[in-house]
Amino acid sequence: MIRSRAVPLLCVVLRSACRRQSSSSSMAYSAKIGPSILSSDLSCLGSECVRMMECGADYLHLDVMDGHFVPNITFGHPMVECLRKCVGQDPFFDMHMMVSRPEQWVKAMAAAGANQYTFHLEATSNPGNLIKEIKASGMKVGLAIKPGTTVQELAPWANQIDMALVMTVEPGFGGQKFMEDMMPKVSWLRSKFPSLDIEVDGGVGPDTIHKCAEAGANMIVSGSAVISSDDPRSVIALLRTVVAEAIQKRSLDR
Ligand SMILES: O=C(CO)[C@@H](O)[C@H](O)COP(=O)(O)O
Ligand SMILES: [Fe+2]
Repeated sequence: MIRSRAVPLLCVVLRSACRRQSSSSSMAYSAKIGPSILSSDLSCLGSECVRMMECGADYLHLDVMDGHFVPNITFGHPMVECLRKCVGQDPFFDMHMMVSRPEQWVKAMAAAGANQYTFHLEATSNPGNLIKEIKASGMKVGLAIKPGTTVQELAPWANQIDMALVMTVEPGFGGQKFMEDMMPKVSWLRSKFPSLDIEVDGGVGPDTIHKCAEAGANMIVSGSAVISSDDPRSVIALLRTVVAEAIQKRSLDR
């Protein structure tokens, strides 16, 4: 009698364990925090990169602006080469390429030590070819969309890229206000592409991280909130905890 009741119970327990395992294995992504060094003292970029890694950053988000795609200028591959020499081989460089002709810099950025080349969908007429070129040069591929671009325009490329970047400000400047109305894009992407790395960038910090995490973002760029903090280590840890908890919750809900 006891045995016959215990068998179905055991089946239920095993089924739910299997479901948990399969859902966590299809959710290959994890919480990662990448400070944007745009808001730091640009005369000390090398030491700022080292400081961010020492404070627990998972990667570094480097904003390249050409004064044409966006109304601001930052730096190019010569600076990336210097930063790579300064920080060593380990830190992962996510290049946010806010440039009009992203095709032009692929080889130079790869040679300079970039790990991921994140270009804007709005900046190219041939995303498919550019994705192939980036992969051929040995870098991972990120694909970014500005606030005015729909996420459905990005979707056809989602299975060919490593990361989708949903901008939560108009690209060009650090320190802008987070656009919460971009969160439906993140939720939609997460529902259609459960294992894709999804990054948010712009106005993200302790006050806005919950919205990003709930929507399904797992790669978090944070500039001024981290750099201008007296305690960047705690801010990075807090951002990571909020995202990790949301990932855990999503995996249990499935
Ligand atoms: O790409 C950009 C701006 O165009 C960003 O990477 C910002 O630099 C992030 O800075 P905060 O908005 O977090 O201050
Ligand atoms: Fe950026």
